[in-house]
Amino acid sequence: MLAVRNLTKWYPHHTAVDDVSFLVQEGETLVLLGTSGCGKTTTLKMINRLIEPTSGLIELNGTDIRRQPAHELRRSIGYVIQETGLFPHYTIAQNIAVVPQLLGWEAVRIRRRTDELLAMLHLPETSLRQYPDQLSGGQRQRVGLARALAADPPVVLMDEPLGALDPVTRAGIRREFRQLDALRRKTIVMVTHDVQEAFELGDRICLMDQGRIQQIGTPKELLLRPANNFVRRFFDDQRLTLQLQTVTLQDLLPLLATDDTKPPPTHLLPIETTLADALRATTEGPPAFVQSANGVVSLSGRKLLNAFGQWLQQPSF
Ligand SMILES: Nc1ncnc2c1ncn2[C@@H]1O[C@H](COP(=O)(O)OP(=O)(O)OP(=O)(O)O)[C@@H](O)[C@H]1O
Repeated sequence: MLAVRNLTKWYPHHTAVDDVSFLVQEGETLVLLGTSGCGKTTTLKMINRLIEPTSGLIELNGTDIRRQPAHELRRSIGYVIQETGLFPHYTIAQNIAVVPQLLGWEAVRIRRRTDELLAMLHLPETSLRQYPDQLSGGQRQRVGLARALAADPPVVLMDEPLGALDPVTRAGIRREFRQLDALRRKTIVMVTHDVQEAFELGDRICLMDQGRIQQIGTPKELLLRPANNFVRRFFDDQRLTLQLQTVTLQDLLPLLATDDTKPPPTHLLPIETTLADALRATTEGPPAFVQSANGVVSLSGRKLLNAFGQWLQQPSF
């Protein structure tokens, strides 16, 4: 577990991070979200000691991170940044091998791990002999992630990892990242200013403004129970899209009538399907259903939107 306690960073005439505290559990992704200059990157860089805090404490599995030399700490924490930080004069294979080599791994082990990472991140074998500028932006970003994961660190920090990519590539890689088992097991702190990205990748979001945490919670909590006006306004532009991505069939189930039909099991949508995905399923595929405690519910766009309308009227909302 990663514990950040009362972290503060002062620069002359300016407080970049102001009394920030949070916990990140093993296997959890916490997204630091906020407008430019709110202190996200400074917070992240204090976790791997690229920046030293003015005050406060960071503990990794109960141990103060300052008890270890900074360069050793950094070998146990993966770090992915926007411009990938790949060494331009190293081949892709050499770039991926940087940390394993520092850790003294044998060549055979490095090779085996590199092959695993290539397969996992859908990178061609031929890329190993290429240099970063010979790859596409999306491929470079995958190599950046491969390098961060090479020595299988328990903690990974990501600073705008997809920031340099176009929106389509970005959405595709985001989907891939979400499905990677290797990432699901990691404790991840990710910086972004992209609300969509935060909602898709974050188990919890820490929304910051002017160095301070405005709210920390699940995407649903921030959207539906904003702690203050700043949080409410922050999501205003994209509120409907975010609601469609956040509300699940489970939320709507009490508002959907069951029917007598028995669907083939292949057409059953999991209960945690988001409203956006369920709507897509009703327009693109064969008739879709969901199982409730009382029976089976057939889904149509109109039925889903009606239930959503009622759900928004609920007092708890
Ligand atoms: N070395 C420094 N000296 C003085 N002020 C700094 C320094 N580094 C950062 N700051 C200031 O601290 C504040 C927080 O910076 P930080 O880079 O953490 O913001 P951010 O939320 O990551 O922004 P962005 O999304 O634009 O990268 C900003 O106002 C920035 O100007």
